Amino acid sequence: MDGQNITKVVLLACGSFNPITNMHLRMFELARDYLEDTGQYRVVKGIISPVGDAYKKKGLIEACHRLEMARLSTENSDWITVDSWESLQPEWVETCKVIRHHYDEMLAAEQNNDDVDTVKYAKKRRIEENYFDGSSYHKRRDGPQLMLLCGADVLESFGVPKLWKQEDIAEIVGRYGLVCISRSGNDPHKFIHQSDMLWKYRKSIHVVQEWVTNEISATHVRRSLRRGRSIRYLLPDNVVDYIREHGLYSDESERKNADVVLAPLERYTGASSS
Ligand SMILES: Nc1ncnc2c1ncn2[C@@H]1O[C@H](COP(=O)(O)OP(=O)(O)OP(=O)(O)O)[C@@H](O)[C@H]1O
Ligand SMILES: O=C(O)c1ccc[n+]([C@@H]2O[C@H](COP(=O)([O-])O)[C@@H](O)[C@H]2O)c1
Repeated sequence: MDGQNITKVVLLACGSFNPITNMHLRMFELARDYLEDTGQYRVVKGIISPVGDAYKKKGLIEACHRLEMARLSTENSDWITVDSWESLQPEWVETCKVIRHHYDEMLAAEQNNDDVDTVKYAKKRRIEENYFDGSSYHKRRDGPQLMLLCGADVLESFGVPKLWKQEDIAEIVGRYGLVCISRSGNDPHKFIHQSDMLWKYRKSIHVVQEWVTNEISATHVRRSLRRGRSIRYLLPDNVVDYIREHGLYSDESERKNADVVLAPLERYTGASSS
């Protein structure tokens, strides 16, 4: 295979991870297999970015615990890492801004690796090639591409009125790219077909079919814990142990944020975000 034409990819998954489950980790494996099978990509890194507490989703426990569980779950992985930046922000950060943050970090790391001025100049030119001309994004020809990794429910949430900004969706799919893992109850292909914006950027949306029907969800894990049921084998053993040791997830924690507006929706209600 000609290595010159292979684009390196970094996958970024944003979500509550409340708590992280085996399915969250499997998403990375499925995405990597799918992208590498095309012969066009080599996935070099996966990043898990747990949302901050200011997201205010019902039942969202403290970021420090969600972060630690994600770290434990990836301690034996040689390519999936956990990043705390988003979870440490005092305000909720829109996903598009999280992606931009990681993209800038990636570019900075790349530039630090170059020690010859001419190479730096060439790199700068290529960075500038990654621009939006008013109707479409022009991608850089080299350097890793950052793609958002999500489940089909998140893709379909793009259609929930007032949840996402249209310009953010355009930037996420048009400028960066999206890998979407199928999830029972969702039909990503139909959703893309029915959305003019997603249809426009369909070539940047990679839909990956998970053939093993898998309904593991963090909601199910939290519910099982509240009912005193086993959660073993739904998530890594060290995460199960951490949950037990810290007595996480109870009726009380599930009531957290029950009466508050989810941060993205606050943008429209005008409610205070602090
Ligand atoms: N079983 C699954 N199949 C496909 N994608 C999944 C699955 N579980 C989670 N994901 C994806 O993982 C990412 C992070 O998800 P999140 O932390 O919201 O987990 P969740 O299980 O959906 O949570 P909750 O049940 O609390 O809503 C999202 O992109 C979500 O779509
Ligand atoms: O950027 C946005 O406008 C936006 C709107 C709604 C949700 N998100 C992100 O999508 C993720 C959804 O996670 P969850 O657990 O609510 O499925 C989480 O990382 C949120 O920050 C992002």
